[in-house]
Amino acid sequence: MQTNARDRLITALDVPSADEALALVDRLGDAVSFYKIGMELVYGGGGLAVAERLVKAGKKVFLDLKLHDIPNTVERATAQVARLGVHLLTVHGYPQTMRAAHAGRAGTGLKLLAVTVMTSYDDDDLVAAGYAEGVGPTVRRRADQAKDIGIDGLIISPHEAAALRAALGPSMLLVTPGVRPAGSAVGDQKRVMTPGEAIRAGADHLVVGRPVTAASDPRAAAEAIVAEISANLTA
Ligand SMILES: O=c1ccn([C@@H]2O[C@H](COP(=O)(O)O)[C@@H](O)[C@H]2O)c(=O)[nH]1
Repeated sequence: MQTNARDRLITALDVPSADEALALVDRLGDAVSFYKIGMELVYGGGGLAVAERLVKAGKKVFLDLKLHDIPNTVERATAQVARLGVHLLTVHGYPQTMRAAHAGRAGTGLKLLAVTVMTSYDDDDLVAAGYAEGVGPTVRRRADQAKDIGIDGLIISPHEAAALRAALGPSMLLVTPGVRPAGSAVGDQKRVMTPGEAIRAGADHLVVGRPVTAASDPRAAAEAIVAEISANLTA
């Protein structure tokens, strides 16, 4: 996976329409090379067409659909996503789901990311959802299972990045939402770090939405994050 500073920032295009997405992409220009398209834009209408358009324009695209269903449905849906030519797709980090997605993308260039524990969750949220182990052990269990199945990467918070990098080695892609430049509103995220901290912890890609998309100058906000990434990359 590409590792220059600009390609390490994945900007979440969390807007409700294709028109707004394309206007934002236009505004961001060459400051952003990698976009994430998620549920809001897909369900709002036009998200998949925007994804294909961005791919044709030479941008990298991460489709954040967080697939989770019976194996037959996940396998067939993953095969359809692979036809779009996007680079990354999320599935939930359950073994049955990950195995099905792995089969569905066979023979394609699509890379799969397993969602371990959402970055809006802390230990109490996991207990409330019926998982008593807490964030650290749950992330680790799902990460190990993902690696065994042949999944390419993980959605984790920056807090888990250093331990997982040490445990899983350099080839597992570590992609971290829950990134906030110093002074930015944390909002509904619970396990957050700054861009520099996340990079130093070993993240390959940082997913950033509102700190860019809600900024008065989104391009300047993206450029500042890329500069912070660059300053924290080791040679
Ligand atoms: O655990 C997860 C998985 C996905 N996300 C997605 O990342 C972005 C983060 O947006 P911000 O505005 O920077 O909070 C958003 O699209 C989420 O759906 C995540 O945050 N955590």
